[in-house]
Amino acid sequence: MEAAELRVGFVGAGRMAGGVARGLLLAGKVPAGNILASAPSDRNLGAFRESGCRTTHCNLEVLQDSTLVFLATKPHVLPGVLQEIRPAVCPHHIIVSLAAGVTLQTLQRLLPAGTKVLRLMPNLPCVVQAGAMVFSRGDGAGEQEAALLKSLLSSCGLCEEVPESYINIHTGLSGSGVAYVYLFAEALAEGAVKMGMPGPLASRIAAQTLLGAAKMMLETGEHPAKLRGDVCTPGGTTIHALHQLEKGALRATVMNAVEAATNRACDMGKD
Ligand SMILES: NC(=O)C1=CN([C@@H]2O[C@H](COP(=O)(O)OP(=O)(O)OC[C@H]3O[C@@H](n4cnc5c(N)ncnc54)[C@H](O)[C@@H]3O)[C@@H](O)[C@H]2O)C=CC1
Ligand SMILES: O=C(O)[C@@H]1CCC=N1
Repeated sequence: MEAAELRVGFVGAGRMAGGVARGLLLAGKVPAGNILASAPSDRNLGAFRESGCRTTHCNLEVLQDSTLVFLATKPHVLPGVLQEIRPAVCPHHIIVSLAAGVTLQTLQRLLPAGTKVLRLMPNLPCVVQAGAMVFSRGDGAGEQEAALLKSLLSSCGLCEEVPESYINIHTGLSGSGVAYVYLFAEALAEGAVKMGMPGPLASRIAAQTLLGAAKMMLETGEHPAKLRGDVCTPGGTTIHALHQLEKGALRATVMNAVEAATNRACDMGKD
């Protein structure tokens, strides 16, 4: 099916649904008129309407209108939503869950047998088409559905198909990882404020520093330890700062954070 003919639905219209929809629209992958989003209240629907998308308070209407349906509610709400939409799910639907922790086994158990279902873990920078996403297919979804999802979501950033066992790890690394990076950015900027730089300038420079460092890592393909070494002049400023970070156990703390978020995603998936 041509993406331009595809009708795309969102059940749940919050930050992540908005991010994915924005990526699709910016890339011209799906016309705004082909997108329908549902939520119980108007709180989040305004942003969809402003982009030219259609909105409703009725989840079943999304199923009736769309072929590709993103389930973008919070994980604890999802079982109730699946129970509600189940009677309207047909063989032509492609159902994509964004919910952290919710396994393909649970999705398949709560949907009609044979449903084409995929489990996606995105991250918030989809909003600016710089997301990092991984997905896995359920038993009813084939190469065609995987290719369609990958092609559509490539407009939102990096998108890879992975074994399902990687999805909770990706949640700890990247889905949640965005928040760790913001914490680091905030700390960088506050350090500069402490030393006398105005806050707004320090924030802009912190963000550009993260962007530049990430771009070099992606474009050179070098290990971050090599790139870090390139910044260190013997006896210079950087090695004095890195010594402080090592004393604060930055690396172990970040590894613990990834582990904690991954374990939490696993716990959230237990029925
Ligand atoms: N925010 C993030 O950075 C990421 C979120 N996710 C996942 O995306 C999903 C959505 O998260 P957010 O967008 O952050 O949440 P959000 O709270 O911004 O959006 C949730 C949306 O679901 C709607 N909703 C609530 N009950 C509903 C119901 N019964 N039927 C239909 N819609 C209903 C809300 O009105 C809201 O529009 C979650 O499952 C989360 O695990 C995944 C990766 C990153
Ligand atoms: O905090 C959460 O549970 C969600 C999943 C990844 C990012 N936000």
